[in-house]
Amino acid sequence: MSECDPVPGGRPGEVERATALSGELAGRDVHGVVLAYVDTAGIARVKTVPTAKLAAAAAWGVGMSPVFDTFLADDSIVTTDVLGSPDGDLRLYPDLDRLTVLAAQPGWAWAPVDRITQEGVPHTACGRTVLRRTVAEAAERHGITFRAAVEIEWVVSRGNADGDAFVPAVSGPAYGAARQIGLSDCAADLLAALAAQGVDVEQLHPEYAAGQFEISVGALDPVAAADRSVLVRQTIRAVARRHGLRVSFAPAVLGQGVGNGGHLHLSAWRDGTNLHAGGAGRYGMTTEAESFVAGVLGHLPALTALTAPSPASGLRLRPSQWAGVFTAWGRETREAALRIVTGTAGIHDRAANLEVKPVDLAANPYLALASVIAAGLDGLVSSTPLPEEITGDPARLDPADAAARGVRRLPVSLAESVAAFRADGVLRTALGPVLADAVIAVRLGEAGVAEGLDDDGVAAAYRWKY
Ligand SMILES: NC(=O)CC[C@H](N)C(=O)O
Repeated sequence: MSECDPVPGGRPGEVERATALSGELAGRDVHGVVLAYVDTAGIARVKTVPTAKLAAAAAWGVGMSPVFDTFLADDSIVTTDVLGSPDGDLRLYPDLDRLTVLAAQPGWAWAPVDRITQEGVPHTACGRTVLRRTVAEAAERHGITFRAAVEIEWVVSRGNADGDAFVPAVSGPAYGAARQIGLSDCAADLLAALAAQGVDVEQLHPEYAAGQFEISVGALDPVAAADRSVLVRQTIRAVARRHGLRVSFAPAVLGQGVGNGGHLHLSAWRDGTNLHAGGAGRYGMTTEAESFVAGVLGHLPALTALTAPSPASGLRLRPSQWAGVFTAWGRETREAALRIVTGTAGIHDRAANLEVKPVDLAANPYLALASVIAAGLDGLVSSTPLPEEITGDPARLDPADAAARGVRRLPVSLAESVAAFRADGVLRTALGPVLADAVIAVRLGEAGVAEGLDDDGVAAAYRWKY
């Protein structure tokens, strides 16, 4: 075999394509390619190769230890029966369809990777593979496809702040013009960089908390949406750095106050038709969409093990902060965990979707989307009935009324979300036993790291990890 014949982990034709692409990249003064994936703790980890080695990476992959599957956010390591050992190696295979020249990192391109064993078999704990499999099974077994988007919230801190302090880079009221003006140049550079990278931005605005901003982007198929959320965060961080600013996507950077969410938007489609619009159910949902929403609702406590996975997630998941901490749904209700978005009259058929709010950016976006889809499909195939909607803030419901309606507070600790996840066969099956065990070990590991810390201590411990 020549050096560039593909091994089983590669895709046919990829080597020739990578060779052509590396020539193009070199012509654009791109010297290196960032190969990125997200670990169980939600940290984006990377390797890089010189542009000239892209074809070799497409043929053979690039080595990386599987031990990162059980890394914690502070880089300490926990173990499961299968994972956490210093032995073994995996190969990172770049997805050339997603190769992107990084506008805010001159000289660099970026690609998400699939993790494959040296024998050419998908790695059991590869989150991107799990999401791709979940989506493929939904199409094959149920004829359902999805469109998804991940909202991104972050705070901008002065880069020269003392030590690890968070010092908001801009001040002024929530959603205020003063904040937009304060970040004007950086935000304009961000929009330019994302446009150059082919990311269609819907909105960028100053959010509620000090120094906080939010960006929303167009919907894509779920794997592409998860890739995009990783790319957008890489870009936000790189643009901010060029302006001498520091950013954090951590669920909470302070012990008190509104946190950073990573809400998921998801719609299920059949034969090119959005199941969330034009149906006979509530707000135009079809019966299938109602059951899909009911499925997500029923699995929410266990889902938080995937969607709100950090001790810092608990600082964000508090009532009356728009984080959606009650098992309830409502139309455009910002305090319910599930918000039915219908879109403006005239575009219901395209815009209607389900927003899942108890999700933050410590979540691995591949695992969060895979598990939410698995939960929704469970509802859909079981024709689970969707209960009554709520209006207003569920925190204000009389406790007996809340209990009668099945409105419960989501887990307030990782121990509780892990207990719910352990008991949830649907989610554990979607992830597979090896990855499910890694999730449990990593969550309990993080809980151990945070043990004994007060809220400010937890916020400080995770402030600059995400
Ligand atoms: N605009 C919003 O919905 C705010 C969301 C909120 N910051 C959260 O943590 O989820």
